[in-house]
Amino acid sequence: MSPPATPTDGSGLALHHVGVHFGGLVALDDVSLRVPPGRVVGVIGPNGAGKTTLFNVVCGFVRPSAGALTLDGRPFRPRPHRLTGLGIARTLQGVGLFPGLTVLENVVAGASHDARAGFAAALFGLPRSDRDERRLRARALDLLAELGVDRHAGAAPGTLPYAVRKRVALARALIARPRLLLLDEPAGGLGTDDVAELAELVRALPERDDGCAVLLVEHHMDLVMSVCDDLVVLDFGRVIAAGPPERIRDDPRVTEAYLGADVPTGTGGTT
Ligand SMILES: Nc1ncnc2c1ncn2[C@@H]1O[C@H](COP(=O)(O)OP(=O)(O)OP(=O)(O)O)[C@@H](O)[C@H]1O
Repeated sequence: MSPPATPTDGSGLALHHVGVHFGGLVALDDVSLRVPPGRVVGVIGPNGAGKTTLFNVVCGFVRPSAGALTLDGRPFRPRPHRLTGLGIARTLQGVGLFPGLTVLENVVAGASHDARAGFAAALFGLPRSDRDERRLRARALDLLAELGVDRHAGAAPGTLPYAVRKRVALARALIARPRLLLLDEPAGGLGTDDVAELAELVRALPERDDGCAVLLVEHHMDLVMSVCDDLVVLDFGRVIAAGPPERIRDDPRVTEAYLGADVPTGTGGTT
């Protein structure tokens, strides 16, 4: 299925002329980009280009010193603890699972905002809370199965290989049925085969029943080139190129920014 054409109605997430200063250091300068519904948008750039800062702006960890964000055309001031309620989920570098919970419990925990039972119902153990719990556990198991790791549902995360834990973290993000998924270096620490499988999973995200858009901040060129509909290239905090991967691949400004690193055709390496 081909991706939908980029809408022009302001839907999805947009950054408008965003700037971030850390004291005298300009980490982001006049950065604008859009993540329309159903698209996978990648942000790449050499070390120190501003990728993590951009991710942190969208998550609400860093407040921009200039510019604005919008969600479906409306002003959007991200706060980390309110993202899920707005239909935005994220995975962070590493995995960040709760070590004291099983895999299944970790995934259920990702849906905390979604339980229909109110606080009082949960507190007093009313039946509706049980129904919610069963519903969430069933959905968590479905997601683990979809990601090929359901046999680990009862395991403690610390006993599992890193690639499996990454999938569990992805399931935990997806259980809230986000319309936008933020992925921070999902390929970090994975081997070549795991990255290829991850690429298939990411590529399929917009096409699922609960399909979501994806903003992907990533070093791994093979992954971004194979999964993204659009790329935004940062260098010294500025957007130096933006467009579909095939255009970015041939853009001399991008090659120059990477100082001759094997950017476009790397065979599984990272920058
Ligand atoms: N909290 C901070 N305080 C001061 N400077 C910061 C802070 N966070 C980032 N920076 C600086 O902002 C610039 C952009 O950093 P950022 O981590 O966003 O880049 P990056 O593209 O993610 O780099 P990498 O690929 O190495 O992770 C760098 O010069 C960095 O040193």
